[in-house]
Amino acid sequence: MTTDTYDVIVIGGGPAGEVAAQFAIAGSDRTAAIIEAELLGGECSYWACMPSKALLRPIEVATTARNLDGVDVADGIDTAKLLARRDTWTSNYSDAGQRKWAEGIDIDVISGHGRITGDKTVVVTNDGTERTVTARLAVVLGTGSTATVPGPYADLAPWTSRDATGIREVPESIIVVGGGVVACESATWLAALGSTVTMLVRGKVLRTLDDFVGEAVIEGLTTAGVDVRTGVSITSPTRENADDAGIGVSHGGPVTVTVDGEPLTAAEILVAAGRKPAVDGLGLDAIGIDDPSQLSASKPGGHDWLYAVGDVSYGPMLTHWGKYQARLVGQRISAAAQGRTPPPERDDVPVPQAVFTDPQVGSTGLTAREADEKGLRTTVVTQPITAASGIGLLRDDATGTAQLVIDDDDRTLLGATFVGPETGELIHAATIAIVGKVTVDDLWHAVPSYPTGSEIWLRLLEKYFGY
Ligand SMILES: Cc1cc2nc3c(=O)[nH]c(=O)nc-3n(C[C@H](O)[C@H](O)[C@H](O)COP(=O)(O)OP(=O)(O)OC[C@H]3O[C@@H](n4cnc5c(N)ncnc54)[C@H](O)[C@@H]3O)c2cc1C
Ligand SMILES: NC(=O)c1ccc[n+]([C@@H]2O[C@H](COP(=O)([O-])OP(=O)(O)OC[C@H]3O[C@@H](n4cnc5c(N)ncnc54)[C@H](O)[C@@H]3O)[C@@H](O)[C@H]2O)c1
Repeated sequence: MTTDTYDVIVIGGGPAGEVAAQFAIAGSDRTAAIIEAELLGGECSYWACMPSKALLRPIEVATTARNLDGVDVADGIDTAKLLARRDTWTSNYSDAGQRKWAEGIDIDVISGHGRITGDKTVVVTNDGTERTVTARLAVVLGTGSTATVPGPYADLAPWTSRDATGIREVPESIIVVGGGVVACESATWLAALGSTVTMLVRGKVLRTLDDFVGEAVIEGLTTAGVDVRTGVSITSPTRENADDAGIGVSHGGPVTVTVDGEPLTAAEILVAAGRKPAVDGLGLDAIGIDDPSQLSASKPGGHDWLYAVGDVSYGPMLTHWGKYQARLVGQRISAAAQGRTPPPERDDVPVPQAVFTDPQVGSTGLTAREADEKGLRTTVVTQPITAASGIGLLRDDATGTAQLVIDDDDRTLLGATFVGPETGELIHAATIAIVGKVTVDDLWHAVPSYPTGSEIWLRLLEKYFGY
């Protein structure tokens, strides 16, 4: 029998929504339902993090092997096997496993599109039928985000990130518009799959990080055969027979754009121009929220029963960040239900990110530029990433830079950025140091094992202390 009232209703079953539901009812007899319009697990599981990293890891290993004396690699990438690996990691685009997980922890999954119609009230539409569900305690929005396709590209049926991660037919050539993470990571696997890739970036590559990061990633992409053009003006995109024929297949005839006055033609175009919170059709106006960016605040629109987690909350669009928000929201809901104070929260938590390009990028906390813009007194220490022999041992062509941003006043770490092989794995140590407010004087006594990549910490601290 279906229940139409739950303690907690979550709209959107991506990683953030799932975790919010889980934490809101954990260890209790409270009830929860997740309303999901597509596949439980969200963008991350089927069209974003999982497929992209499933594609990138074998490419990284093949490139590493080609650059390791003692290994003989004849063929690099097997396209069919690589795409099959992607399909395995996306569970062949089936959410049966995720639904089983939800069932196992007593969360109901309601298929359909959720729309708020009043206080704690949601109407779910599915195949023309409507069902009203109400929440006793809370409604959590976890509807994620959708790719932005700027006006000039809208009529071209361009590829977006779903096509890039869900690639089935490798275009002979492709124009990638954008210089963010989606553009850089997608260009990496598109080139490895044999496409001729031209990246058109109107500003800088990975512009939110310090400049040395984008410069290193451009060098890596160029080595991989990608033509990266920065600071360009892109106008007049046109395409014959534009037709969105499905995810990851050709969307029509050749595409031509004008780049700084010169025409450029390719078989396909990928628009990777950012993402926007998925608020359309969510019914926010029904509860007096005219400006959806209010979802970044606690008690959006003054409603103490309403929460937003993940990409829809107008914050960093990263799975781990959305899941962190969701754990906190779940704890808050749980505490309110039991009439107790929720565990303490913090507003100074650094946002880490790993970019799976070649070279990889790991960053957390403040960049040097951000610290400067905040007017903080800092010391910025850099070292070549290969100053740690453990990194040099990973591959013969290892290059990159490590940087710490240190607060001159309290001698704690404000931020760290590591560029180089497998640096995504190095960054959590920096996150721990920032969250723990560990001083550089204490870090000096954190001895890294020899010869691991973590010795980069020692090289940076030696430089800081003048050795
Ligand atoms: C190509 C790509 C690669 C990425 N790689 C990484 C990575 O490596 N690491 C990382 O941390 N982040 C990565 N991201 C970002 C990451 O995918 C998002 O931050 C994450 O998916 C956000 O999770 P979410 O739960 O907020 O939303 P989503 O994962 O977008 O899920 C939202 C869910 O809500 C559903 N929904 C929306 N509206 C409604 C409605 N009205 N009713 C019912 N259901 C609804 C959707 O169908 C969807 O299932 C990547 C993004 C892209 C595009
Ligand atoms: N490894 C990871 O953690 C990972 C991987 C992929 C995506 N993500 C997340 O997904 C989100 C979306 O990524 P993204 O790369 O799409 O967005 P982004 O905002 O990082 O980059 C967008 C890029 O498009 C360009 N752009 C915007 N409008 C344009 C226009 N009209 N014409 C030409 N260029 C234009 C911008 O200058 C920028 O270079 C980000 O928040 C990112 O962190 C994370």
